[in-house]
Amino acid sequence: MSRVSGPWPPVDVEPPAAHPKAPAPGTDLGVHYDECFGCGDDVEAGLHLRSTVGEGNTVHSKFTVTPAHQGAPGLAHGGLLACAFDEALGSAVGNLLRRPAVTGKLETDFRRPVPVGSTLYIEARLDGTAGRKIYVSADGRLDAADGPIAVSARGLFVQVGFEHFSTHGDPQALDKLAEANRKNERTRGDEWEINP
Ligand SMILES: CCCCCCCC/C=C\CCCCCCCC(=O)SCCNC(=O)CCNC(=O)[C@H](O)C(C)(C)COP(=O)(O)OP(=O)(O)OC[C@H]1O[C@@H](n2cnc3c(N)ncnc32)[C@H](O)[C@@H]1OP(=O)(O)O
Repeated sequence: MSRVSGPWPPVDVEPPAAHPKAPAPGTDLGVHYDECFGCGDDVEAGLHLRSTVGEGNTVHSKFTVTPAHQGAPGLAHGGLLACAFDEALGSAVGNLLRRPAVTGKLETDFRRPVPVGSTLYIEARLDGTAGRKIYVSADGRLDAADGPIAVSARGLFVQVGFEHFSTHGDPQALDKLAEANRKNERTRGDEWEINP
């Protein structure tokens, strides 16, 4: 089987156009939901991924592999690495395009083992949009922003309405999250909205 995937994006796309209210390069993005496995502070064994806006429709994320993330002894579990890319790519979509969207497809290439204790530096980028379809990709480098690529990913996010979350998710938790965000907006004086 070839390691080379087909052309990307796989369809004709519009170039990505960042939302006029997208956070500027250099902005730390913080946690979008405390109980998110990818970034939440309340999930002890979670990835605690942290992200910053980069130049040119990119988001830079970092996470450090702990013993809670092992598959083989001393090595990161591939599924949790895929989770880190889902989070990093989702953060690029949510923050730069400010469109509510969910992962439709996520492809990962695991190129090098990722040991416990190492830090993955992920650069996620918007590749283009086609209607509701948003194409993104990312590279994860070992222990430095210019380290060797350990994992690469490509993803398709699909824009959804808010009812996707209210119908299929937990309405009470959504209300709590919305209230917390309203408080933050008042504190920070901005109009920040959150894709759950
Ligand atoms: C107000 C905004 C404010 C922003 C502020 C930002 C704050 C911070 C932001 C954010 C951080 C977030 C970080 C989190 C990241 C984690 C994300 C996740 O893990 S999400 C959970 C996992 N994913 C699911 O659970 C989806 C489950 N799937 C579905 O619900 C549906 O299948 C869905 C919505 C994906 C599509 O269903 P349909 O009925 O709406 O639409 P159909 O017609 O099926 O698809 C639309 C188009 O997409 C293509 N498509 C869909 N899935 C595809 C696939 N797997 N492969 C190829 N194409 C696919 C289809 O072929 C179609 O294309 P054609 O329009 O016909 O050209």
